[in-house]
Amino acid sequence: MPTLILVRHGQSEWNLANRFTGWWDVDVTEKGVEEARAAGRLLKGKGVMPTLAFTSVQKRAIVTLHLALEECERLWIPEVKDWRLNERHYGGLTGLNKQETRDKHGDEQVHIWRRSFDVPPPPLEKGSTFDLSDDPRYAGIDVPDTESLKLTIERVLPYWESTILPELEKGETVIISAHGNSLRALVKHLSNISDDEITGLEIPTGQPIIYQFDDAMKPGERYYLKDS
Ligand SMILES: O=C(O)[C@@H](CO)OP(=O)(O)O
Repeated sequence: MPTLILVRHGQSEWNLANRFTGWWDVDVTEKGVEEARAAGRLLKGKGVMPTLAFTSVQKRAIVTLHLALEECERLWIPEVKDWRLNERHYGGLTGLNKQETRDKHGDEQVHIWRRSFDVPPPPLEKGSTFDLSDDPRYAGIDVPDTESLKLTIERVLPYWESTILPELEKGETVIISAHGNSLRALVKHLSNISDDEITGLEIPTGQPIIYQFDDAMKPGERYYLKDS
């Protein structure tokens, strides 16, 4: 049965510092390293062994993938990195402290920026500290200046359909190491969650989520591997 493993990166430096992160490339913390390793040990313990990996071009997801694969002795499997699996772009909020932003703009506004379905945060100014348009990993890509969850879905889903789903169909056990919002995009699609409800779904760091697909490639109920 084709199996999909989704894992959100382990705790990042800016998760810990409570800063809006988005496309900014922060590393995982010591706790994040341990979460990633624990995810790999769980995969091994449950006998869910990935044969193909996908991740973003952001180091917190890449490092998490590698640590998990190391623990389940699967560092050797093929891996594909693609910007379409990146975290949603946090626009002009990138780098700001979440609590200070609440103090300045109010809880409600910050909640809208963080969790509304289709309201993007204010755009990032061109040439500002967190502008990544000249980063070599994005050469030839029109780097967004902000993204809502809706806009994130619009780049994650075509990639899922064109590149990841066909590999599952071939029978691969696919692991995707990605981010809170790129994974929300996938879970929304796979579990058929409404625009309103998806914004309430929080995906914990380093906790493998499993979908098993039937012969018609219909995903079953999602579950946390730790609960199986
Ligand atoms: O800062 C971010 O990029 C994300 C994920 O950590 O935060 P939020 O919980 O607001 O989606």
